[in-house]
This record gives sequence, structure tokens and C-alpha cells, in this order.
Amino acid sequence: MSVSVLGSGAFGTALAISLAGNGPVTLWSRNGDQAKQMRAARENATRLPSIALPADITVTADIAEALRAATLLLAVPMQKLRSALQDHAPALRGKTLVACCKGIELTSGLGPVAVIKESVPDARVALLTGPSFADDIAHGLPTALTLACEDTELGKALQTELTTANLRLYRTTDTIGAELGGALKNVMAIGCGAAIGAGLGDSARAALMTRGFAEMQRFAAMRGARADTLMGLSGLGDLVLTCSSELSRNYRFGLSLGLNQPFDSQMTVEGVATARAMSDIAAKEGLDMPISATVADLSHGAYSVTEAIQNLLNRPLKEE
Ligand SMILES: NC(=O)c1ccc[n+]([C@@H]2O[C@H](COP(=O)([O-])OP(=O)(O)OC[C@H]3O[C@@H](n4cnc5c(N)ncnc54)[C@H](O)[C@@H]3O)[C@@H](O)[C@H]2O)c1
Ligand SMILES: O=P(O)(O)OC[C@H](O)CO
Repeated sequence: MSVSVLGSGAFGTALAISLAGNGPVTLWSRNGDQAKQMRAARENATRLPSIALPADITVTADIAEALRAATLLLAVPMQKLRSALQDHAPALRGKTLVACCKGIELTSGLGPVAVIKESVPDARVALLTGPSFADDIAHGLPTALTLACEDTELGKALQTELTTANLRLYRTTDTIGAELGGALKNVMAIGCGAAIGAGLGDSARAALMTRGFAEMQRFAAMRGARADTLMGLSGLGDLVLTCSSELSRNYRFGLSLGLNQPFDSQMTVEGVATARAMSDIAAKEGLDMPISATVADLSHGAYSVTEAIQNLLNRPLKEE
């Protein structure tokens, strides 16, 4: 089998570097100039500077070249996934498409697996998610991820194909639980970053992580996820990583809110749109999701971190 990665940002490049340890990989960029630059410098200077691209990676802007592979990893931001698929939908028919993005589509309320099924109905679909920073993967540091696929046999084949020397994949058939864990932890990471940025302390962060996890579990159960999936790498594992490391862009975005400092608008911060999508869906379903709703409002400047915390603290007392 052969693999291509569509999307040459931080995560797509890191996955290509890791997979190159297994054999040839094609890394596709939609930007011809970027592809040319990466081919010449043998690095992704904007997203993963100073990390060499192994010789087994072919960088291309020619989609036909990338689509020769049977397995395609889709490493684009969640809110861009549908348009990326629509751009090439006829050529994607029958392919194995592995979503590598984390989020809920704002316009539809759907996760990546459902968006792929709608956009390319006869594709074979899977999801790769879990606690991992692109930088760590690209440096070959040990990482464990979840490969989610409803089709057990395809899941096993992908688990074998995409496991590398330092990237160990676990398998599940619960795509809903796996994709929601990855999507929702970004919302909580923004909240935790904001709390730390505003000087509210580690105890406040622990409270936000724990009560945020309760919201994740509630939302995932409503969508039909298995409870144990949320306890695994794609849920709790990624929540812990993202809420506690300044390598996370979602956490750093939250920090900037707490510190009242500007943030680079070119940075991919998946939790902003997902917080909005999640709290809109929760409101419609009558689910109690105060932290998610607060992060959604905070991210759009509706109030300050201090006001947000006061709102959360002043809610009626309840059982845990
Ligand atoms: N960076 C990480 O550490 C990391 C780790 C795990 C998962 N992820 C997930 O991977 C996804 C991508 O994140 P990233 O870090 O690579 O972001 P990034 O901003 O570094 O890169 C995104 C890439 O997608 C490309 N792109 C955007 N719209 C496109 C379109 N319509 N068609 C084709 N390409 C398009 C951009 O040109 C860019 O190269 C996100 O959902 C993120 O949550 C990232
Ligand atoms: O940089 P972030 O916040 O998008 O987080 C990256 C990964 O999702 C961590 O698992």
C-alpha cells in the first residue's frame, strides 16, 4: 500500500516525516510555491523549521501525483475539510481517507468522519487522533495515537500501515467518541490557558479540566459515543496534554486572552469554532455546558476572563 498526506502544515509534515520511516510518502501542498520551497530546502520552514525532510518524502503540488496512493491522510483544519474534499471529490472516490483534524464543523455541527461520508460517499473512512504535537512526532519522540474506523478489518490494516517506529497506534471502532474527544479538548485548553494567563492558578486549571471533561462526556454520550473512548488517548489523554502545555496553540490562544495580549491570526486554533458549534448544539439539545459556552463567548471577546470566571463561580450549587 502507499500513503499520501494532503495538507502540508505542521501536522501533515510531521506525519509524513514519521511515515517516511516505513517507506515512500507523498506530501501534497495546495500551494505550488510552498511545495517548491520545501523541495529545495528539504524542510517546512514556516511550520516545522530546522527539521529535515527525509529523502523518502516526495513534496508535490500536483494533486494527481498525490492521489496515486490508496491511503490519503487529510491534515487540513476542520473548518476547511469540506472544501478540501469538494475540490477533488471525483478523484477521491474509493480511496481510504483518514481524517487527521480535530473539530466540529460550525456550519453543520458534524465531525470529520461525517463530513467525509457526506462529501465522498463511497470513500473508506477512518480517523487518526490523540495526544501529539507535530514537533514531537517530527523529532521522532515516542507518541501514542488512536486509529478509529467503523470497519474492523480496515482499521487493523490501517493500524499496521500507519504505525511507525516511534508512533504507536491503538485501534477503536468508535469514531464518534474518538473525534469528539479530539475536538472538545481544544475548547477546554482555551479555557485553561485563559485561567493561567489571568493568574488564576493551577487549582483553577484542575477544576476547569475536570468539569470540562464532564461536559465532554455529556456531549459525547448525547452523540452516541462509548464512555470508555473518552477515557482513552483521544479524550482524556489529549485533554491532559493540551491543557497543560504551551506547545498547544489552543492553550496559547487562551493564555493570550488571559494576559490580554494579541494573538497571531494565521495560527490554526481549532477550539474557537468548535466551542461555538458545541455550545450551539448543547443549547438546542438542552445540555448543560457552561464551560464550553463561556469559552465560546470569551473567544469572541464577549467578556473578560475575570467576568467569565465570576459567571462560572456564581452558578447555582449542584451535586458533582
Ligand atoms: N499541529 C499539531 O501539533 C497537531 C497535532 C494533532 C492534530 N492536529 C490537527 O491537524 C489539523 C491541521 O493542523 P496543522 O497543525 O497541520 O495546521 P496548519 O495551520 O499548520 O496547517 C494546515 C494546512 O492545511 C492547508 N489547507 C487549508 N485549507 C486547505 C484546503 N482547502 N485544501 C488543502 N489544504 C488546505 C494549509 O495550507 C496548511 O498547509 C488540525 O485539525 C489540528 O487540530 C494538529
Ligand atoms: O496545538 P493544538 O492546540 O492544536 O494541539 C495540537 C494537538 O491537537 C495536541 O494533541
